[in-house]
Amino acid sequence: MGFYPPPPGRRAWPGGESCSFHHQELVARLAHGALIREVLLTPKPGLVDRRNSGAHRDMGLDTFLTSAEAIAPWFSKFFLCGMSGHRSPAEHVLAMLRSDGVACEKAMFAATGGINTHKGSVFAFGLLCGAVGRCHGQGRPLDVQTICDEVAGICRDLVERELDRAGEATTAGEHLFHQYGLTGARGEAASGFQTVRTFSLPAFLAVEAETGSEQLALFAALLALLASNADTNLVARGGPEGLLFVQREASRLLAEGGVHAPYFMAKMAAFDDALIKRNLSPGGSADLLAVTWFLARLSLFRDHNDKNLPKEEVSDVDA
Ligand SMILES: CC(C)(COP(=O)(O)OP(=O)(O)OC[C@H]1O[C@@H](n2cnc3c(N)ncnc32)[C@H](O[C@H]2O[C@H](COP(=O)(O)OP(=O)(O)OP(=O)(O)O)[C@@H](O)[C@H]2O)[C@@H]1O)[C@@H](O)C(=O)NCCC(=O)NCCS
Ligand SMILES: Nc1ncnc2[nH]cnc12
Repeated sequence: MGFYPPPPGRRAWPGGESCSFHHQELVARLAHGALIREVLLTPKPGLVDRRNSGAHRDMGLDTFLTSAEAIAPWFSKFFLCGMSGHRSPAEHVLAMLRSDGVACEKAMFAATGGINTHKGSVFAFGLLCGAVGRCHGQGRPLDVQTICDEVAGICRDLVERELDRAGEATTAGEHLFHQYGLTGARGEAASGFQTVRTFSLPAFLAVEAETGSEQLALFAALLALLASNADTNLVARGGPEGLLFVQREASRLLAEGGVHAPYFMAKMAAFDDALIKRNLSPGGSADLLAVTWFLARLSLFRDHNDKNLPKEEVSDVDA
């Protein structure tokens, strides 16, 4: 499994020299590692990466790395919140997670000077880390199906309660639901990350098994998401036509062989240029790419049994 050295000028995760972790620390490392792998994957169409800032004028690679450091400490809080509430009914957990989530969003905005880098990721990983804590507290298996079903349980009726109601829309997601019926990050969570489980996770696992390359597996997952995810960011920026353009382009690349196509990286760079030209940024799919990697690596957490992890396994999780 591939891993990255800490980005230039940044130290590895604090405490990286020690190898024994409490469970909440390991979940936090997985979530942090997922955010770093997502932003470093390059080239990503319309998104911030090592090549450019995509269709963004207000944020770059450093903004995301700073943001990831600012929100990372909250991942273990989400885990502990889920674990402490493991006897409560699932539908009570979201309110408990949300108070940490709002504080985490504030930490993100404080670190980025008010720029929205990871709002969707805070929501997704707040739920995932909370669900892992809750299942761990209940002594249940920590596999993809169990964790995703738990997220769906925590978010039961979230769309009906928060989107499908009268009253003024205040956020992008709420506006887009009223206008187009898109359920965005809430709908994806309430489905138990169905788009990830149906499209990007199988693509990731198949390509990693085939090639042994985590990079190629991440590209395969990203393409699967761009072709299938109803990303509210794309609709907010370019209307339904914007979403359709991205889905068609990604489907065409997949039909040409996807990551195995000749000149694949050049085609992804051209895709990037095309989205920048149209001011399109699939931020929601970027979040789900990080979710895909996290779910694919859950076994790292499952296999953890409180004994010292060999150093190389730790650096696999750290980025
Ligand atoms: C439930 C919330 C997410 C409510 O937020 P909102 O009502 O805005 O919901 P959505 O619009 O549906 O989604 C918000 C973000 O989620 C990402 N997203 C979009 N579509 C999907 C999808 N289909 N599946 C999964 N995730 C999706 C996306 O986030 C990413 O993009 C943002 C960066 O892109 P950018 O274009 O720059 O966005 P803007 O800054 O808005 O545009 P510009 O101004 O630059 O033009 C970045 O957020 C990425 O993460 C959507 O933006 C949630 O916010 C909420 O309720 N929070 C409260 C606290 C909480 O609950 N915390 C978690 C505890 S469980
Ligand atoms: N790499 C990225 N670029 C733009 N928006 C994002 N949201 C999450 N990751 C992102």
